[in-house]
Amino acid sequence: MKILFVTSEFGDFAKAGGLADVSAALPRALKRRGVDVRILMPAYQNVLDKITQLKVVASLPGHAAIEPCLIGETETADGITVYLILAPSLFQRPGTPYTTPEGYDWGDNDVRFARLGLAAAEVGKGIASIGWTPDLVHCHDWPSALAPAYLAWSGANVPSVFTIHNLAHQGLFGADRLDALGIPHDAFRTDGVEFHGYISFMKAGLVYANHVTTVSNTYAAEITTDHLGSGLHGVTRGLAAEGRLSGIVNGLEPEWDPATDRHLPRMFDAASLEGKSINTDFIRTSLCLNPSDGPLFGVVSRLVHQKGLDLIADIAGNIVERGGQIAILGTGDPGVERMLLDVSRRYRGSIGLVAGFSDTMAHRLVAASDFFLMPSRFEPCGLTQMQAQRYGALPVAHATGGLADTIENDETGFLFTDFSVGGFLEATSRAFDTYHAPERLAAMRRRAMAKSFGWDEPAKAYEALFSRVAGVPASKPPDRGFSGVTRLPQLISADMDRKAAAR
Ligand SMILES: Nc1ncnc2c1ncn2[C@@H]1O[C@H](COP(=O)(O)OP(=O)(O)O[C@H]2O[C@H](CO)[C@@H](O)[C@H](O)[C@H]2O)[C@@H](O)[C@H]1O
Repeated sequence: MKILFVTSEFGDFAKAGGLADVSAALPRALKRRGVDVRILMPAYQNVLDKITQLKVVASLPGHAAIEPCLIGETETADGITVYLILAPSLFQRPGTPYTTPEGYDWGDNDVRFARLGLAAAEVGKGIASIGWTPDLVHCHDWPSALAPAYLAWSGANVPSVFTIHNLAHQGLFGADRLDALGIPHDAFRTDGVEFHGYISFMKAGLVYANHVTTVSNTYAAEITTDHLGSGLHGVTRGLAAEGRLSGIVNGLEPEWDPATDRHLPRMFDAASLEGKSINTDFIRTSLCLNPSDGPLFGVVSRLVHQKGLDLIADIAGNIVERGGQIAILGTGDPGVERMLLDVSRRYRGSIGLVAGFSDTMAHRLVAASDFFLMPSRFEPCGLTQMQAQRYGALPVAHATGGLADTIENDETGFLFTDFSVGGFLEATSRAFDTYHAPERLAAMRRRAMAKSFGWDEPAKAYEALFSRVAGVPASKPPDRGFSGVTRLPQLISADMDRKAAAR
């Protein structure tokens, strides 16, 4: 089976958040199963800085205001083929994939990511000079969401799957951009790309892909509700009713193993937890925290509203009063960063903030933590709570999305259902009680650290889905049909499968 994996982030080359981790791990897990997965992404300046060889394999024409581009081919050290969209005026810039170095969205993000979607559609249909035609195009989040739409508008019958990593970011642009993006005017309607008078890239992915997945079972259900549907709940409900929406929980990369983690001052495993406390001491010293016998609560997060970090600021005083400390690593919204900086100044010696992000520091902080705070307002899947459990840092988390699906309450972490200061305090209180009951703490840690969280099961579920949507046999027949894929109450009927595959 041949899959074109279309993404705006790929961990090896360009990372802004969790999408980059998934884009690095899932294609590799699929490749291990014998799937020929190739990645398509923009050639940002920092991608070109990282690669050593590049062969130009195709030249694509422009369309409307979307300029022509070249397609370059490179390969990662472990043999993953990556097609890069070479459009210097769109992508060779400083900053993140989406923003200027100062954190403002690029003003031409519509054309930049329309270029990604259009290139995906063209490579998806097959380009003679590339000599490879995928069976299915797999797109991720709004930046690649126009690909299924451009495929449909060109009349091509190439199957596609669209994966939502975060429905809250939708890629909304003014209706006056229709012509510039080459969107047919008759597609600007409520059952097309129109969203309250705007063009919605996200909606294009939902409407035109054959099947839509998201990254946990609970989030797949939550996005059909008024509360978490981000205004698109009508569309997601329709998808669910047609059996075209399902959840596949993300996995965790094998590098997240405390027994072999070279980032750590001291490696450890469930049988030798003394090593963990050396990591705790190391982080206390690095963040200028006072020596303490109390629990260390860790936070590794993009500092954005979604993550509910305001609840951490609200209960910080209580944690400190009870003898706890908090170590925070993250960067993002300047307002959230200032709020946490203020808290760390108020409780100097007990709360430490590293404003920034590095992989090494992330591994060290997770390894150091006794507990891990994740009061996310919503969380499509979340990766850090899986990392935390693997490292014996028990998550204290809001029971939403993937957090509800990957943490067992009072077994491998502490969940709270009521998103409020009271709810969060009650769960942290259970964490404190457990900290003071060493046998119970050790048992919970052992259970958390024994969880597998690998990518094999999710990859198997994606492969089974691709196989069904594209009508191509899986490289190995799946053992148990759709293992790992939750079907929403409206079960996918064979008839609907055929209709979806024919779209
Ligand atoms: N400031 C920062 N800068 C760069 N990297 C940082 C960072 N802070 C944390 N990270 C790293 O990025 C990853 C974060 O992944 P998450 O899944 O928690 O969140 P994110 O919201 O980005 O992703 C979205 O997509 C993923 C993948 O599907 C879903 O799990 C998640 O719920 C959804 O919100 C971790 O590997 C973490 O170490």
